[in-house]
Amino acid sequence: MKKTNRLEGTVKAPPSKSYTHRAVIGASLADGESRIINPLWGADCLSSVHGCRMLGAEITLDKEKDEWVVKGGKLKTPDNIIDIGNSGTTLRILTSIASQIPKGYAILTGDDSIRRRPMQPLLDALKQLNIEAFSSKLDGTAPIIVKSGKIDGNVVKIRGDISSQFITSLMMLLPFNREDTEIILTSPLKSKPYIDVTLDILNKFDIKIDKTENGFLVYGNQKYKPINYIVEGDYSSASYLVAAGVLINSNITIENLFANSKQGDRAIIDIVKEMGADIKVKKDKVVIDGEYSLEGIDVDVKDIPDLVPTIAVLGCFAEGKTEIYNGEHVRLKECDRLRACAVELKKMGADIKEKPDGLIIRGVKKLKGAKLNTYHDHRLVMAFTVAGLKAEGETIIEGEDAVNISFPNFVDVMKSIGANIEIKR
Ligand SMILES: O=C(O)C1=C[C@@H](OP(=O)(O)O)[C@@H](O)[C@H](O)C1
Ligand SMILES: C=C(OP(=O)(O)O)C(=O)O
Repeated sequence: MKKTNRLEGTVKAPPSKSYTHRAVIGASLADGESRIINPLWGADCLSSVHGCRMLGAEITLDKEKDEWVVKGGKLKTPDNIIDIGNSGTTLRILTSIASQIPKGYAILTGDDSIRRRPMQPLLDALKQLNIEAFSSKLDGTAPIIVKSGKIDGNVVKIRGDISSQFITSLMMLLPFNREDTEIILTSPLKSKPYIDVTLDILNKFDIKIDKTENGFLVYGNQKYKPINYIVEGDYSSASYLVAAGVLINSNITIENLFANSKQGDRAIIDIVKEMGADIKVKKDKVVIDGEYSLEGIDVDVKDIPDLVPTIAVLGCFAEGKTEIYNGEHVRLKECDRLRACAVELKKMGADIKEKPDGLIIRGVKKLKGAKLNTYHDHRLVMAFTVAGLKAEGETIIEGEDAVNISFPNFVDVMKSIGANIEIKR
């Protein structure tokens, strides 16, 4: 890609990855037919479709109507291992759900990255509920073997600081317990807005969960009710459009972004505003019109880990210091994203230092084109693309196809507003 001086046009934010996962998995647990409208056709969500099918759901994908029809409620023992590719959300949620198959075992595994992601806190939690689930390598990572079993117990303790997906996973399992179950968090919760997203959609499935002083109370003996559900736009994906819009002279409208969304990554709007970009937020869209000069800020990323690469790129072009903190869990994603941002953006001339929990970036305003490694990580491809469009000269992003994970038409969308990107095969 090459430096781009102007972006113009109207685009639609892709559907939410987090909501699509939860909608298809919840629908697979509901006895009857559900429709998921405007789902994310990204590889991660298709991993959830695959996993749910292997566990017994009948799912029809209708490209023309842009909807998925799910007939759920009857779990079966998978007749093969379940390969969930690159999707942490799928692995974490389905590990718990797989315990409800009628007999035998389910084996969940995925790509090189997924087989390094932490699972032990979830496996330990399931053990407290008398569910047997273990790492085949006995090192707390996938492949994970889950034995069919009845949930037994009414308290489960789990740490909240490694991944909120463990808690989402328990929340989706525990309605099947005969008794009410209390989830007690033994360390402060990180990525909390993802739990709010879980509670929001579980409420649509008629699943009742209360907040307690130390965690949550999941009522027992509940049934998932089928739903017709329209998936809203994704703020994490939109963050690349927002960042490009505020860094480059633009007049762009990003549709399908709802101001009242529960997604934590809606924070991208407040972040760019605090940096000095006076963008306009409407009920269901965001308008970026003009050219802004940005100032560095401090950002607590405890609840917004997926925005880190975007914020790192914004910081490179801002005046003064941008400090990202409270992001230890950002190292546990598709790759160590703190290290990757520091190593790769330095190749473009960025002044960026890695700390145990974040990054310190001193704005240099000008970056130079470079060849960047993206470690098969979709968020790095998209954030580095934004950096490349603002940098002098040519930037080469390796492994561009990783965008299929969460934003399959990213390159086309960027090109449609004027981004100077060429795919070389
Ligand atoms: O539940 C979810 O949909 C997600 C939770 C977050 O992970 P952690 O809870 O592991 O931080 C986030 O990084 C991921 O992209 C999606
Ligand atoms: C970390 C991510 O997703 P997951 O945990 O589902 O792999 C992500 O999309 O940035």
